[in-house]
Amino acid sequence: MDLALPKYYGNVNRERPIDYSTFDNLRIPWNSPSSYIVHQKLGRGKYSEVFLGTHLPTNKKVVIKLLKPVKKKKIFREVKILQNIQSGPNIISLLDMVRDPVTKTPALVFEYVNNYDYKTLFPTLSDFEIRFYIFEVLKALDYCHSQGIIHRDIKPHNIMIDHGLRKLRVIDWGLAEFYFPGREYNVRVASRYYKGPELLVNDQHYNYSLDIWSLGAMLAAIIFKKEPFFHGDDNYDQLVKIAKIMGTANLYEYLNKYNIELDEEFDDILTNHARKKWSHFITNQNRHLVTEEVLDFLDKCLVYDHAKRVTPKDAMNHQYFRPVVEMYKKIENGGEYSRAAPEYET
Ligand SMILES: Brc1nc2nc[nH]c2c(Br)c1Br
Repeated sequence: MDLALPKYYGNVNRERPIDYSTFDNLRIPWNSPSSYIVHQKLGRGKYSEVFLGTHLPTNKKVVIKLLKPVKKKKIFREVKILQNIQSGPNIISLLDMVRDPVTKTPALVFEYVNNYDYKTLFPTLSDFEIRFYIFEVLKALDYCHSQGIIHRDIKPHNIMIDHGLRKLRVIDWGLAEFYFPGREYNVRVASRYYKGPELLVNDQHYNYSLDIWSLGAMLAAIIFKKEPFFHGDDNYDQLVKIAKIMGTANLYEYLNKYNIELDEEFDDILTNHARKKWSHFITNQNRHLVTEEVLDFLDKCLVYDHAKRVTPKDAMNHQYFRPVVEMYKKIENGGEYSRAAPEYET
């Protein structure tokens, strides 16, 4: 039983009134969908279909997420969590909740983001732009964790980026959950390539740090131009692919620390591997993105033992993000017109 509390925010949900984290009898004032028209489909997931829409009274573009028939509890959880974190940085805005009077199909209406597909955008990003966008995701993660919530599905598809506006939003809080110390969580969350080792070895005592593994897996794919970075064929092979890169020594150290027994399915496929050096993945196409700082940061995210991973709050103070922090300081002091010390006539 993993009794260690996460470094930050372990008790936020217990320090709040119980209704902050309860949602089973949430009363949702469903509005009529009549003020929206639906245009083309933007995406489809296991639990929803997403369309571009127009809010007629304002003629503004919106995104309409039609929820596939799932347990009401899951819809209530997503809505409750979205409502709890609405004021946070880079959190997608929930504008409305509508339900078709005939089909009773519920839909969530979100702010529109002119998203640049990551498969095309990411390979074009400069070193600074990658640091900038990862920093923006860290802001959203530190915020949701500070509100007692784990996202549990961090991956490129859930990071909307309007590159023209340098605007980033974390979307799809449908798998997000409230964190309570000692609680056992479902390991069937996140998307395969971004699943933390804790999910793959069935360690149900995980916490906020799951999101940092997923972010690390995403960052490794971006800087090494290898998408996905850990490319498993199934949930067992996913751990094998991680072990082939991270080595097996630290995996067994993690398993022993928490007394986790591997599923017998691993007996024949999980053989011993030495940890690969990051230099193994450097090519002429990605060399300019692979700096000592990013490798040091990756080493702090991609740790088998979730208790040892860097937190989003501490990550934002990492050397790798120094240029981003400096940029924000310049903007705070009035941007390029910053009032530097007045040049006295010499
Ligand atoms: Br929410 C949301 N979900 C989406 N799925 C595909 N594109 C999407 C956009 Br843009 C937003 Br905003």
